[in-house]
Amino acid sequence: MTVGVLALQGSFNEHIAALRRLGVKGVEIRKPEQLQGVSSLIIPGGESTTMAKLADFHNLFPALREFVKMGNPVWGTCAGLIFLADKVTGQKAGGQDLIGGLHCTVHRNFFGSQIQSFEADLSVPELASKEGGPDTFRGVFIRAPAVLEVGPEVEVLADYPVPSDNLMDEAQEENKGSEKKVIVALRQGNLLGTAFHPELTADSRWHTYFLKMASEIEGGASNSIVAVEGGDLTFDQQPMNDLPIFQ
Ligand SMILES: NC(=O)CC[C@H](N)C(=O)O
Repeated sequence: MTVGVLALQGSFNEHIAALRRLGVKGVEIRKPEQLQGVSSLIIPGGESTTMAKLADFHNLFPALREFVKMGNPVWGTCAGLIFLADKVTGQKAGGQDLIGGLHCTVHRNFFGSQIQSFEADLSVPELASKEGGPDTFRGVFIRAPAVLEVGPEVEVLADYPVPSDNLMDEAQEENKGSEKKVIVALRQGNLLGTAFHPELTADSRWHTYFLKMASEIEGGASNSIVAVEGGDLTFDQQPMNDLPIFQ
């Protein structure tokens, strides 16, 4: 099985390494025609305005939108989540192009600037029920976005209490009167979004979760996800990592 990884900018190498550890080949996608060779796609974190400019330069938006519309599994992490959202707030002047399709509103730098990046243990009951392992997942949030609103067909997979002391004014304003939690992982059919960076942690459960979505589309070849190495292993048995990533 192969998975496309949008390789314009950001942490695409780290996603490809995470896939490799699970015995799956990640294919770098930089041109519209390369999407024809894959049936699932990861859009990595990075900087969404820059990524959008590069995607526009390479004329990728029509093919990416078509890819989503066809129902192919697509996982956006961080900037990739921003890309997939129907609506984004907190954009730079002039805005940015989006792929859209994920019925939600994302605030681009919800948790503040780069120096307000943080790690947090997230409660992930749905992920743990499908992939095993602990009920929590270590989320690495790097100038991270957050989802403020979702459509009725969206399943919330993780949320996070709003730290009111380190929010930007605009974000505080938008959050007034609503619950003091924001959504940081969500799924709508074959679209998956995480506001944090699972490819930077040793815990591969979001990758195996997505690979199951991808293999369902490939015609029930779910055993092939893990056939190469590690895939059939339980959470505790997964192989050691070959990158200096967070344990
Ligand atoms: N780590 C990330 O991908 C950060 C995304 C960033 N806030 C953006 O606008 O693109």
